[in-house]
Amino acid sequence: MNNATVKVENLSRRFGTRAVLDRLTFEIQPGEFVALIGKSGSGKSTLLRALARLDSDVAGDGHIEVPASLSVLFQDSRLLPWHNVLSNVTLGLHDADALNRARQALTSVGLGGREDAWPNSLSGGEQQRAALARSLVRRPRLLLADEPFGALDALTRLRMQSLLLNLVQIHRPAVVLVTHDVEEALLLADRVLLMDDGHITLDRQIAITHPRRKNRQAFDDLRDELLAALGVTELA
Ligand SMILES: Nc1ncnc2c1ncn2[C@@H]1O[C@H](COP(=O)(O)OP(=O)(O)OP(=O)(O)O)[C@@H](O)[C@H]1O
Repeated sequence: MNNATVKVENLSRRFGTRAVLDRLTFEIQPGEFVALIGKSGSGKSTLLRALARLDSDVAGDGHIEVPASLSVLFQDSRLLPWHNVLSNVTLGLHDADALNRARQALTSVGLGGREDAWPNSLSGGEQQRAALARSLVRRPRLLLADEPFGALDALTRLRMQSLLLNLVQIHRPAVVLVTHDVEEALLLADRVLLMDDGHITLDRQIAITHPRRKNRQAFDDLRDELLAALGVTELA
């Protein structure tokens, strides 16, 4: 039996006459971490929005199956400023255990003790950590993330990447991470999909064991392969 977490078949999305997604077909397995890379305008965010069911206009004879339990992380945290951190994390949850889980999730992202803080008193990195806690407390089978660390400084970004990887290894959702950053994709993902003009032009398993390190042969070879596929040749 096929128990894929995500099934996409023949998915197209047009804006006017232009097909931004063009008959995409792929599956994502339970617990698989997929990075979606591609040039600006290649359709990554459009695909993520379709998977998140935020776009009802994907159509034609296309078909998408995603689990009901999915969470979405964006580049900005989208915390509600009039709720404190804890209440942002528990928002919409009604089960008896939600408060406990939220406190645990906040501790696991390093925000234990900050439950009563207001979002605008947190740094950008802290806000993203709260957003990550809010996503994971729902125990999603699918985590969709669109450049979640894109607005963070380099050091915070590294910390967030390792936090995300640790948490994902514990909770094991399937993940789709849209990123511009080939190295981020290679540090985190089991599989990289490369989009070009609405098509998936490369579907690459990344078999390097964790913890992964830049400047190791296997890592650098894959980075060069992906950069070449993106049409980037490195500066000498
Ligand atoms: N609502 C819309 N109306 C018209 N065109 C759109 C709309 N949303 C996206 N597009 C177009 O679809 C194409 C793909 O956009 P998308 O945001 O998916 O690209 P992307 O790969 O995520 O790009 P980036 O890396 O720059 O974020 C772009 O050319 C964009 O202009």
